[in-house]
Amino acid sequence: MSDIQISELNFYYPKAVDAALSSINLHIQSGQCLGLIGPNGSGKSTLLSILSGLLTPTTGTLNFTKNKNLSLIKYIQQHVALVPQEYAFYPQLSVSQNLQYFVSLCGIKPSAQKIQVPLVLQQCQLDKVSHQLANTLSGGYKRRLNLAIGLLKNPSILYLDEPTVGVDPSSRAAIIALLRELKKQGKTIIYTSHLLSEVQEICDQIIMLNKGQATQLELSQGQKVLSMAVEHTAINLWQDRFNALGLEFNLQGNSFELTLASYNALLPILDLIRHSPEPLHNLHYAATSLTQHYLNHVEKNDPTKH
Ligand SMILES: Nc1ncnc2c1ncn2[C@@H]1O[C@H](COP(=O)(O)OP(=O)(O)OP(=O)(O)O)[C@@H](O)[C@H]1O
Repeated sequence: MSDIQISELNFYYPKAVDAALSSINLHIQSGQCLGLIGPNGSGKSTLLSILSGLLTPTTGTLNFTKNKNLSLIKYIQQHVALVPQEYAFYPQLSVSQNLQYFVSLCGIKPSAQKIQVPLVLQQCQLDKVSHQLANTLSGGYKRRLNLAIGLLKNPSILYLDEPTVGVDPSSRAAIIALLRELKKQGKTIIYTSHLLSEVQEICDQIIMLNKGQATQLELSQGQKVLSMAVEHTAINLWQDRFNALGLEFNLQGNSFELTLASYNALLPILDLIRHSPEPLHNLHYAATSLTQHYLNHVEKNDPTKH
């Protein structure tokens, strides 16, 4: 079990003028799942490469809570696995042959190797296709094989770069169920995805990267949005009612949108609706979604939008 601590980390690719990552500070507790989101080119893969020891920070530090006798690289080799976005297996070998080959590179005892291959075949639901050549697998099974290879050394920390890209809904559900199971076993997971609903579903903490800078998204305290469409003839009445309660609103056509700090702020509005004789066309109340947070953040940092 290991926490991950990143302090004031900066990274520049050789000859690059702009930092790919700047002033990153992160603490990931062991057993937690961290979601890493952000637009293309925001630095997600670069951060995963640094966390995997493939790139060295230009400045700043990366630390794992670990046995002090073990060097950072040795620790990563033994306890960390990166499941890359690209398929990282031999297409002309079968699923079993791939797993047999990669388990031999894990640096674990032959007795443990014998246990790990059938275990990951079963965990990733690959038993049915174990004799099939990897290049003949469906997209969903290719993703599962990629993941299975990452699990062979029974890592305590797992990095997943877009693990469900290009898979059908049933394979996606199987992969998500497996990630939940791995989390239950106490594995620390860092997960990048463009599928925000998926990240929201399984992650304990979400970090948004934008142009190499990280922001933590506080979803549990997310604001709530009430939208309601009223009769055209009642627009002025509703404006007066909201003004009387000191509520700010956006009005588009006959639709009002109010951002509320909490559920309690909704109660006086419901009271108004109950006592109002004019019918409503539409009423919708929901937490601001991760997609909305994401778009707000990207837009706020996009100079072309100002
Ligand atoms: N090998 C490289 N050499 C120089 N610059 C690079 C290299 N790899 C990435 N970059 C640059 O570093 C920045 C971060 O890229 P990175 O691949 O980490 O983003 P990402 O968020 O993973 O993107 P995507 O969602 O498209 O995978 C980008 O500006 C990219 O152009």
